[in-house]
Amino acid sequence: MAAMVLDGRALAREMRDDLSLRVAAYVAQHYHTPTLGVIHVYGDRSAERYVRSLQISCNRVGMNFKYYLLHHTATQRELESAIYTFSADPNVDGIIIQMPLPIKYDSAAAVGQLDHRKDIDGVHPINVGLLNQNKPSLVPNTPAGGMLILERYGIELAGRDAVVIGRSAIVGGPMSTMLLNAEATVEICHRATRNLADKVRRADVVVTAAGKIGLVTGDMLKPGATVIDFGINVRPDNTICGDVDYASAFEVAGAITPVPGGTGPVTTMVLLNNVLKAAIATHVDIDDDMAQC
Ligand SMILES: Nc1nc(=O)c2c([nH]1)NC[C@@H]1CN(c3ccc(C(=O)N[C@@H](CCC(=O)O)C(=O)O)cc3)C=[N+]21
Repeated sequence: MAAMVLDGRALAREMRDDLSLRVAAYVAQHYHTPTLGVIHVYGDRSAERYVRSLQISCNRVGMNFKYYLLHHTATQRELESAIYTFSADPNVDGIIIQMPLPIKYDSAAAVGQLDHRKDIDGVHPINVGLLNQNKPSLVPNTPAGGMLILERYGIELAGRDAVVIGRSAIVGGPMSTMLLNAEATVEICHRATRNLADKVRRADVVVTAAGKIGLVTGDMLKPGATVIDFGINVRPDNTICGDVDYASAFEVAGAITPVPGGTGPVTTMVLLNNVLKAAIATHVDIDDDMAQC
């Protein structure tokens, strides 16, 4: 039996058309163009590729893009000063710090310097806390995109057993919280987990966010399981693949996100939607009708 393909590209396209209209309406009303600020410590190949695609996506929906590139020799202080610059800039509405930061940086300290109203990655302690209280404000875009895909395809979560592999601050951690908020029973696996295959085999919903090619194979899945693959791995030949061995998983799963064309494109649209949301929150009265978005 073949799985249903959870088409992220189609969902992202709809989101982009809708967002473009709302951005145009916002610009016409406020004479300000919603602007994304990206802070990037040079080093990671996949992040570099992502920054380029973000710039293109911003322009397509009518937003501005500002880029702060730091050399890998930059100090923590220099990184935090870049974060401060964007936080204090009234023209920048939403900020992301490209993750993962090289290990020499204290990323929690860096994230703490963000203006939480511009924290469109939902990583500032205030936004993490609100999500944990099931009062989400700005939410991490990658897991929020995964949840939108699940919703769009009508996949039930309440009472289901979910396994999340990975516990990063921008993907695995918040995805576990969102699944829990949706009343799934959540098991979080990570690099110290033993018998991963046994845990995956029991799950109705399997989420991978580990950045490891071939981490989950079809024989590890419960037949009919839903698979959400957040892995975006760049192979040596520059092609992209997820954490899940798609060919074997496709034969066993009930539904699966492909890579590319699954969670990635939706991630970008949630991110840009968060930029508009942040722009509205800072430039518009709360009772304005655009605050609905
Ligand atoms: N603070 C922070 N927030 C992030 O959200 C973040 C980050 N740091 N660091 C880097 C990763 C990477 N990431 C991707 C999102 C979408 C695609 C995407 O749309 N990929 C296309 C393929 C694009 C291609 O072929 O190059 C797809 O999956 O179909 C890729 C990569 C977000 N990241």
